[in-house]
Amino acid sequence: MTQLRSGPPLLTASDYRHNAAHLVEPDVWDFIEGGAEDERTLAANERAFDRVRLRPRVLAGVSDADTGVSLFGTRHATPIGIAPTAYHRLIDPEGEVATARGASAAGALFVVAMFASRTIEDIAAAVPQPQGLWLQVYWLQRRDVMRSLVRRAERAGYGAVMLTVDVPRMGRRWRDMRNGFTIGGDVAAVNIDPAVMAAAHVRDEGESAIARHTADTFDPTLTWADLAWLRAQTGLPLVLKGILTAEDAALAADHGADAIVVSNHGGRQLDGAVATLDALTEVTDAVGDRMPVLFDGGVRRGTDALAALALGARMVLTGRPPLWGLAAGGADGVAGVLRAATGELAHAMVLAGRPTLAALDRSAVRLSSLTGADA
Ligand SMILES: Cc1cc2nc3c(=O)[nH]c(=O)nc-3n(C[C@H](O)[C@H](O)[C@H](O)COP(=O)(O)O)c2cc1C
Ligand SMILES: CCCCCCC(=O)C(=O)O
Repeated sequence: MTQLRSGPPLLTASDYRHNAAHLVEPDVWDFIEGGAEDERTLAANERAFDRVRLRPRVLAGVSDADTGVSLFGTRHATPIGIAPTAYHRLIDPEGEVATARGASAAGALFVVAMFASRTIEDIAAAVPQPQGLWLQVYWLQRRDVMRSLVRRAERAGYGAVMLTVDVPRMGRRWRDMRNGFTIGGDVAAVNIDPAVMAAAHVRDEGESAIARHTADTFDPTLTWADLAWLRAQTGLPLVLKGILTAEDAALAADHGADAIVVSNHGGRQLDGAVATLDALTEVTDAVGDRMPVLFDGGVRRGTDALAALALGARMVLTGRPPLWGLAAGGADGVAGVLRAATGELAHAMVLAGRPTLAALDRSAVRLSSLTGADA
């Protein structure tokens, strides 16, 4: 729990959010909070959890819950990890180094973004177990830049590489466009050749500089066949983030992905895309035992995590809440927000009569409510 110098303790993700809102520059807050276009998918992600009802079992003799989970040979104390989010130094001077310390203190996976504002090596040096870090990458036109990042992550001891596949171009984010959002000050994507990054720092009225940057540097011609190239660059497990359909989940398995993340990028890409919770069961059904399925989008409470885990996710990731924690209290705030959610999950598992994550299956949730409007 994060105790501020004054004011009540922060107990929930929502407490952290309200606290952080006053501490972050307005244009950065819009960048964090915002989604694509009318933000319908952003809203749908959270709303989907309101339709879940849990099915507790009683007299199960459960006095405590074990939230531990293993993935790619690494044990994590919690199945609630940190999704990749760019530029943490917009929020805290220590940036991703503080986030990594917080994640490590909470025993959580931290997926470091390609557009991190601290080096891959500094982030690894901040934690006792760098295999609890993964590196996220986008597919750039400059494959040499991708190759060098992946190799650096491997040398620094990272546990996996995550390729984000839902950004052939950036979603239109009205908030960022109205703000002329630009990465400013001394914040930069320090792991990438500055020549590749120049456009992200040029402000233009009515434009998002990061959208312009992605249009200039990402490779939208990517197809499933290209994955073999990335596979060949590293011995690390390869995770694909941004899958929403059974068809693509099956293709990911066919093309040798080691895991996938059901994600709509936190509602920041295709507005109107399906809420991730509503996509989860079609994906887990399609994948079966072929590889682990992870999940992100709208997870704000331990019971949200419980629902996604019960519907087949091996792990859930959260994007915005750790940023709220970082703003509210640096590394302690990141650890605080993760511990809060993990504590809620453990509490709910006891009350639901499920002592381990393995004991969580579809019988723990009422599936019928997932298809009703507001059942
Ligand atoms: C401020 C911000 C920056 C993000 N940056 C990245 C990124 O660099 N790479 C990526 O794959 N996803 C990025 N995402 C998407 C997250 O990884 C994740 O999919 C999303 O935040 C999950 O939804 P949630 O915020 O509701 O938990 C970003 C999201 C936010 C809010
Ligand atoms: C020029 C940097 C692009 C950062 C992309 C971050 C991201 O994925 C997001 O959703 O925002």
